[in-house]
Amino acid sequence: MSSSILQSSPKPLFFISNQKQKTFSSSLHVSQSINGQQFHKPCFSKPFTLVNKKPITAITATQRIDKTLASSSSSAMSSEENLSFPIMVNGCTGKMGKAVIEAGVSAGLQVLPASFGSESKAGEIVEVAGKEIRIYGPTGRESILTSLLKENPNMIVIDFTVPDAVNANAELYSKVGVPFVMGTTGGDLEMLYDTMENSKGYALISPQMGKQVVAFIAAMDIMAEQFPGAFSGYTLEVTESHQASKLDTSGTAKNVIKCFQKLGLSYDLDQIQQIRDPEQQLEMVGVPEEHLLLHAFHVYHLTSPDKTVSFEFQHNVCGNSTYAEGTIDAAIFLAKKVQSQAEKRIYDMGDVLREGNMR
Ligand SMILES: NC(=O)C1=CN([C@@H]2O[C@H](COP(=O)(O)OP(=O)(O)OC[C@H]3O[C@@H](n4cnc5c(N)ncnc54)[C@H](OP(=O)(O)O)[C@@H]3O)[C@@H](O)[C@H]2O)C=CC1
Ligand SMILES: O=C(O)C1=N[C@H](C(=O)O)C[C@H](O)C1
Repeated sequence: MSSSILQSSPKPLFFISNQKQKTFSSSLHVSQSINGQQFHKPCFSKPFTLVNKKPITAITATQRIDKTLASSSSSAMSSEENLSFPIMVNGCTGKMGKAVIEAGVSAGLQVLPASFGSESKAGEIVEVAGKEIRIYGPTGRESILTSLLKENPNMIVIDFTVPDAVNANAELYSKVGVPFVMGTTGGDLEMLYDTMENSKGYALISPQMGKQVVAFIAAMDIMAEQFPGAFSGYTLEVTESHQASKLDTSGTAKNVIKCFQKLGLSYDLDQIQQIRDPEQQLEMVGVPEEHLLLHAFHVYHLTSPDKTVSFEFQHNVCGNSTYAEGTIDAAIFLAKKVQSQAEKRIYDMGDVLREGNMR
């Protein structure tokens, strides 16, 4: 891989920084120098803990549906609104599942005490953000979900599991008829969209929940629509660095590449350079040591045919709070769509941003 791509850091033409979280940086570079990137302070989240293993025999949950939920459709929510509905977070022992539960609790949402997880943890009860949650393995999920939905008709499922589970989970949610937010990447996307189109349910699917990154992708998409072919002949190099435990190639990078392809660049997804080795991440990418276990750095480098012009775009995220917050905004957005009986379809984070449904 070309180390220069990730180390290069020309003077940014613009720079966005999430000051509140201090975990996100994004920049657009046009043909300039090569030096330091923008990094921020660590922001570790607490680990989940296993508690006793006795099973929860009945899953009950009180529901609170604020009247504003039923009455509003697409308007932005004011901070005065007290919106609450139950969420089932699948993959709750994972990095994202845990962060989403913490963000959901902070937003006043009710977390249901059940979660789909791996076979190895089936039957265990874990504590996440002070909530005891029972893990259900791959068997018997349909009946669990059906009874949860019966007891919690306004529930929303949030899925941050594993690439292998994406299609089966989406099929199950569609079959049972529960609205869901799918943040898990990977799987067969064509099949996923077919499933949803046939089932005519409510879903929000996005490989990227960070609002500023979503806005960046949307801007790329607008550029591609307005100036198709503008970068014909240019070459593209894409490098993405994530924690070593990440199972798949960045779903976000794949989305951004679609925009570049519309702009005329020819690029196969298998050319994406994945960096999972912590030593390379430290030395070549410049990931801060404290974020080796949880980061997402992406660089897209474009060069003109005669090599006299180059562009570099990057979005670097440390930690995962920006995704967790975006996910809760997505769940609130979807809950409002359901309550207002809006069109049943697959929404995405662009819809959330466009409607201003963010806290
Ligand atoms: N859309 C976005 O903005 C983002 C998307 N992601 C995506 O979310 C997904 C999860 O990421 P992350 O939390 O970092 O990953 P983790 O590996 O930390 O968590 C995965 C979770 O899925 C569980 N799991 C394993 N097998 C199954 C199964 N068969 N069914 C249901 N659950 C299962 C794991 O349980 P166990 O611990 O027992 O193995 C664990 O709880 C990835 O696809 C990642 O790319 C991540 C960040 C942002
Ligand atoms: O697994 C992760 O961590 C991330 N996954 C998403 C992706 O694959 O695009 C989003 C972000 O890169 C973090």
